[in-house]
Amino acid sequence: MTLENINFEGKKALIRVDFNVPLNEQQEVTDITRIKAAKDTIIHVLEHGGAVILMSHLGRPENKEQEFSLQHVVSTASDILGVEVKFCSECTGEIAQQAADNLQPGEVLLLENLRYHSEETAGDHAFAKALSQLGDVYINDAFGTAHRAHASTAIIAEYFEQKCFGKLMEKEISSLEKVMETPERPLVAILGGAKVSSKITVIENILEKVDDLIIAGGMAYTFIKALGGQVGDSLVEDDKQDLALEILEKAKETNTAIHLPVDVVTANAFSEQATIDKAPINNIPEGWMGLDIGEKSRDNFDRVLLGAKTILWNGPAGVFEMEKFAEGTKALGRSVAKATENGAFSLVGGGDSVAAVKQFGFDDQVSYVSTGGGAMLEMLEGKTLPGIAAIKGE
Ligand SMILES: Nc1ncnc2c1ncn2[C@@H]1O[C@H](COP(=O)(O)OP(=O)(O)O)[C@@H](O)[C@H]1O
Ligand SMILES: O=C(OP(=O)(O)O)[C@H](O)COP(=O)(O)O
Repeated sequence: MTLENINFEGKKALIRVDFNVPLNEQQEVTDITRIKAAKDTIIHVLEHGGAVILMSHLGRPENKEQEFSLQHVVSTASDILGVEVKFCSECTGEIAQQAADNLQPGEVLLLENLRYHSEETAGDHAFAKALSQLGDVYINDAFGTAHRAHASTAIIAEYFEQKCFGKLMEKEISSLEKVMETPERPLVAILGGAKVSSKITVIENILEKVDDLIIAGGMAYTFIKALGGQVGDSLVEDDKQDLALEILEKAKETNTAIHLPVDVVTANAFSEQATIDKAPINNIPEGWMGLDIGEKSRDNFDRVLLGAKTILWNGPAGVFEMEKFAEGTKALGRSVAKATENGAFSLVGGGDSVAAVKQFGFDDQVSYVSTGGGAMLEMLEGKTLPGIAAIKGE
């Protein structure tokens, strides 16, 4: 199931990568980690006489919005790979087939965002089959998306005799499996960010595995509102409030300490130009939203982290992309770095989390940086990820 066992001479390798990278308002790539991480696999195929067809998603488009076009990563990918990356405006159909057919050994083609087609996330078999017709060999190197049972990450493997993991997948799986099996305790997980509905369900399952859980970023407000707090216009998933309460109850049974922020930096708009203020997290006025954790919360989390022996961090503590709301994430980074210096093993994962630790210079002060956030958390649950199971034929 490794690249070494496949002869790529004259073959077209269809590689699922995770090029879901952060972009700024000008649609420029602001963190290249995930593209660099895919380089070894791509170069391996090219150096062994093959051609490469890359497929990925970018963001969560609903209606083929141009801001989610993979065209935006073409020039960055070309620079990183040192090879011109050709772009195809479709990922299936005649145009894509023709582009794939014309590809010569040593060439790289990137297909348009797979999620422009709802069949991708639906795990549609016909769509997976259509994708499979573009290449001779299937490689899954998209660790960041390995927890999704989508057409290009899982279903597609059925249509290939020759399939394997890429080098990034191999590295991530072996590094994370080692830590997840017998983590030194206390094990502290930090969960922040904005993907509330998809990650809140993970919390329920990791409670048995972790000793402390810090809930920060946009993830906290659903819990605070469920507890009766006033969160103003902060990010909340109303239909997840019951689940939030169930999680808090279950945490008592599993003896997991849940740490929520107590204070926040508030803003009157989701904007760098917003007026900012401070508030207790359960008393945010209407028209205001919490966009970062406050100083007391930073101190509380610091104390928890300094007692940890293993730390798993996914999701920033605030909207770190805007300077006004970056201090909480910086403080968390400082605490994790300090704990690591004191002997804890620390893992940071997720597209935006990695961008944050790199931006603030903590990436070489943590033990391991993973390209996957949700994927890393689901490995902690003890699950076999669909993207991994598909290659193994499980
Ligand atoms: N309080 C908040 N309100 C809204 N968005 C937030 C808040 N805190 C953090 N975020 C946003 O969460 C995003 C990252 O979330 P997520 O995708 O879950 O993380 P990762 O990519 O590391 O897995 C960032 O773009 C950040 O701006
Ligand atoms: O960025 C990703 O996950 P992450 O935010 O958990 O790191 C992956 O590209 C998966 O994206 P998705 O959560 O929209 O399926």
